[in-house]
Amino acid sequence: MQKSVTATPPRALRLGTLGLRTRSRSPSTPRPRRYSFAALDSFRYQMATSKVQPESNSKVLILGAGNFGSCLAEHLGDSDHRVFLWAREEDVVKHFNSTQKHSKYLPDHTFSKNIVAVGPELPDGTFINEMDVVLFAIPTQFLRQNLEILNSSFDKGKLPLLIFVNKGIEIGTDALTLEIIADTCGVEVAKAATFISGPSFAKEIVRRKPTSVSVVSFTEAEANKTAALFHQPHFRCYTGSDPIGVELSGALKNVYAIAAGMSDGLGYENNTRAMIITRGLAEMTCIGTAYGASPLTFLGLAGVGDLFLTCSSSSSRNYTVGKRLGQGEQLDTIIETLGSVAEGVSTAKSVRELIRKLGVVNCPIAERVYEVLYEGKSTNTAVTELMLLPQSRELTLPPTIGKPAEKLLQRLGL
Ligand SMILES: NC(=O)C1=CN([C@@H]2O[C@H](COP(=O)(O)OP(=O)(O)OC[C@H]3O[C@@H](n4cnc5c(N)ncnc54)[C@H](O)[C@@H]3O)[C@@H](O)[C@H]2O)C=CC1
Ligand SMILES: O=C(CO)COP(=O)(O)O
Repeated sequence: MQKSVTATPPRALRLGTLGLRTRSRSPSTPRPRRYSFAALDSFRYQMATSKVQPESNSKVLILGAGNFGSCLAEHLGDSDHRVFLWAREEDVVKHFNSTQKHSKYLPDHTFSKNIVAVGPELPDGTFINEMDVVLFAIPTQFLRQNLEILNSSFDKGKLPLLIFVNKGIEIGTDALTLEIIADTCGVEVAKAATFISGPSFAKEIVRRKPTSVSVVSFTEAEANKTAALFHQPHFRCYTGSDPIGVELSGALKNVYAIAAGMSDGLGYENNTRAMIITRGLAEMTCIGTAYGASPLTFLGLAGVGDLFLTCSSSSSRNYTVGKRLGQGEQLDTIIETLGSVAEGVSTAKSVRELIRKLGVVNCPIAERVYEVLYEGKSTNTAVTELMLLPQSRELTLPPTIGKPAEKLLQRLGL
């Protein structure tokens, strides 16, 4: 017989080993700082700021009608929310509203009748203020320009639930999405923002294949609302409080997916791919730790979960870019014909900068991916160089912990 799962866990477990705050703690009691990674401390959680609890029949605006935006529109439309899917292409809007089909993504799929396409102009303030939820499914490199326009449309005292699903780091600034939001819309909006990340190919969600994701925010109530909005028997949401670690995980795994694809494209087999995944995870954790994220976050769905998924499937655009490079195609041709964004290509540039700024020395895979993408190094040479590296310890976390995260948290007043 199975044991009951309703028994109260020991106090230490209920509080968590990570310094979680209890509601009963008096303000004079010292905070239980058992864990030093800046971005993880849950006492930084903020009060809820968005206007409603979006349980059912919420009005949801999805910005970006690509693979993932369309898929999430379908997921929410399917759960009886009223979804407005913004596309910047007029023909996509017209085709969708006359056929309930998307002309570019999943063209054979009939989408939920609860979805209406809007665009090509960005919705105005009046429209946005009627929304309970605004979800951004816009590639990272284009997010800033859209937020700059949308900022004036947000009523800061009555924000909709704001959700971001992009997985990348901005070129030129090395900014995470949190910083892009803070720069364009202010720190209060950044603190309220929620991030969804994890192993979740769009087309599999539409086919209702069991899927799990991380849902994180500095504002606990906003993460809970987002999880409640998305949670379904085929779609599990696990909440958390390390948006910096989750963002880094989602962005970095794309770079290692390119490396895994290169290896497969060159004809290497399972051992090599497993090596890249595992050493990739070690590199991701080093970069994340140096940044100030919790190393534990990299062991979660957004970290190893998504790394494993994208490094081992040709459904991944990033893996596909790597594989085609390994087979000898040119990057320009691959990007022109891919038909969809591969965030790892731009993120590889930002990661290179970040590695330098953080002084992280042991990221040879990320360095080789950059050199193949941007310096004309052949994939064969990259692999040979990796195999000829001197022997080293398997795991060494960097000694300097947390500067960029501390700076960001200070800026957010957390
Ligand atoms: N496809 C997937 O399975 C998943 C994707 N993601 C992430 O979601 C984000 C979006 O990915 P996809 O929808 O798959 O990409 P996609 O390439 O299929 O679609 C991108 C969308 O962005 C729009 N867009 C392009 N330039 C724009 C601009 N300047 N301003 C506004 N919109 C613009 C395009 O019109 C298109 O609708 C990426 O960061 C990706 O890493 C996350 C999880 C899963
Ligand atoms: O992030 C993804 C699934 O979790 C999608 O990966 P690609 O962008 O490589 O297709």
